[in-house]
Amino acid sequence: MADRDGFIWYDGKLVPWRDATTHVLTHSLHYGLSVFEGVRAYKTDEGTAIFRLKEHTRRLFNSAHIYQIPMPYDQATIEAAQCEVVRANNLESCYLRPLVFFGAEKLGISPKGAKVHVAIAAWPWGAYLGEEALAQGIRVKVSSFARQHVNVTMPRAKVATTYANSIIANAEALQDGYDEALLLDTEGFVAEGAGENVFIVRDGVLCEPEIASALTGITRSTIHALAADLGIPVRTSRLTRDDIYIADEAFFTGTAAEVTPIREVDNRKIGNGRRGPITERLQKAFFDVVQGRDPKHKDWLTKI
Ligand SMILES: Cc1[nH+]cc(COP(=O)(O)O)c(CN[C@@H](CCC(=O)O)C(=O)O)c1O
Repeated sequence: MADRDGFIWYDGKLVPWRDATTHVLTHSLHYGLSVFEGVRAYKTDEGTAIFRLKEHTRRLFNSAHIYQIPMPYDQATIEAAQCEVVRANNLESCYLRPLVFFGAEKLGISPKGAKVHVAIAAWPWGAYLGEEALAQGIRVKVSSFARQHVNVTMPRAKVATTYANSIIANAEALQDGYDEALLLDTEGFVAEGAGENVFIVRDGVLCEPEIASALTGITRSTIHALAADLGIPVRTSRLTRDDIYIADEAFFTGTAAEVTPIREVDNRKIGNGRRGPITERLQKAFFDVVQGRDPKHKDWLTKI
């Protein structure tokens, strides 16, 4: 990722990609406290547009607020910077990664005295779990690792420390021949994927787990709105792993994962073991929105 042409927005200005570096004694590198976002820009008939830019930027600021990281810029500046970095790299569609971190000015648990840096990179990133997965669905394993308790990492924050948990859960799933991990919370109820929220369909109703220990996904809230548009009822409740096993359909949502059907969990076929009809309707509605074909949700698109 480090050796490529292009530009990265770094502490207020565009710098050549290879020059966007930091010292090995960077505080966030040692202690894991940085906050970040995953955002996508899509090609539309009216040009490239960033999907739900305001919501993602607000969540970035919320994450910093929760972890008492003083932001050196305001939201408008960071929103404009995301548009600028897409333009500067001449990207028609891409994935953006805003990152806020403590620098190398000091080490020790307290970051007090370390400078807060902000970087925003953008690069082309296709289907997160593979193009085929979007149609065929993926195989998922319930992780032996639990999602952190809500008083361990703050679930409303997209904070780097959450992702050591995601990394070992995802690694375990891949090593065991699956495509992604599904994590339960500390009480054993379904939380979310390693990098996604999860939905199931049961008797025509779209069901999701209570969001408590999971990230409040923006794609998740998009699916809620699209389900309402399509007249699909939505129910939020505690879900057990075997609720997933006996579901008619299941899918992951996320900025990177978009809407990825789940065909199997723990070697149990979900429904007919393929992308279900309601999943397909929601997936199509999602791509219509992000690619600018749905006039009802144009407000979610920010032209760059
Ligand atoms: C743990 C987790 N839960 C839910 C979501 C879905 O949130 P949203 O993107 O707002 O719908 C994501 C996004 N995962 C990001 C990280 C992917 C990566 O590998 O890095 C993403 O999808 O960009 C998570 O990381």
